[in-house]
Amino acid sequence: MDGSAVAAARRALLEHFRWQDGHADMWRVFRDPAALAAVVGGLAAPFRDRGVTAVLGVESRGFLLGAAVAVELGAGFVAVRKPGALFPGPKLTAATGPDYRGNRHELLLRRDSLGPDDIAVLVDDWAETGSQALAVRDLARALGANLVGLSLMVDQLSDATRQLLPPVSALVQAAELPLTQ
Ligand SMILES: O=P(O)(O)OC[C@H]1O[C@H](OP(=O)(O)OP(=O)(O)O)[C@H](O)[C@@H]1O
Repeated sequence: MDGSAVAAARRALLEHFRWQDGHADMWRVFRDPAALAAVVGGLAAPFRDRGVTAVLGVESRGFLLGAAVAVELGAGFVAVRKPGALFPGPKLTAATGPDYRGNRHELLLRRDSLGPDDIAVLVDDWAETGSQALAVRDLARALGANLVGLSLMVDQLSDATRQLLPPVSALVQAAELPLTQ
């Protein structure tokens, strides 16, 4: 793994991270071209040369990051959608547990988007309860794909939840972020 790429991504994230209106503001890093490139490179680094064929991303920030990481890895991008948007074709659905807001919802995956030949990675900006990541794990498994890991900007998962998931790589742990709001 290219440790320097991960280190540069960590620096970019920590430099641009702010709290805004009581919430983590992840958007600043997207606005800075160098920071965005560093973060995308750092998310891709642990999975280079792993034969990844598909990067999965959950709507909406997972779409942005996942597609960029897919380009870095020479893989395709697979959208995991939330209900309510047009998403043609036969689909699998998985119910999530309560997420960090206490909401439960369904995630949708097209049946033709993954198969047993796929080596897949889930990319997201943040995981807290892991509710969405666990549902994606189930969806990928149901289609026979090999979900080899998660690549996150921020890991706030409990140890118990992390053990239920494929190996998690993260640029930072949530506890490393500045506490000031
Ligand atoms: O670990 P969990 O508790 O499941 O939460 C993690 C999810 O929540 C956030 O997305 P959100 O649903 O807020 O959508 P967004 O990307 O549009 O902000 C984040 O991008 C993850 O997908």
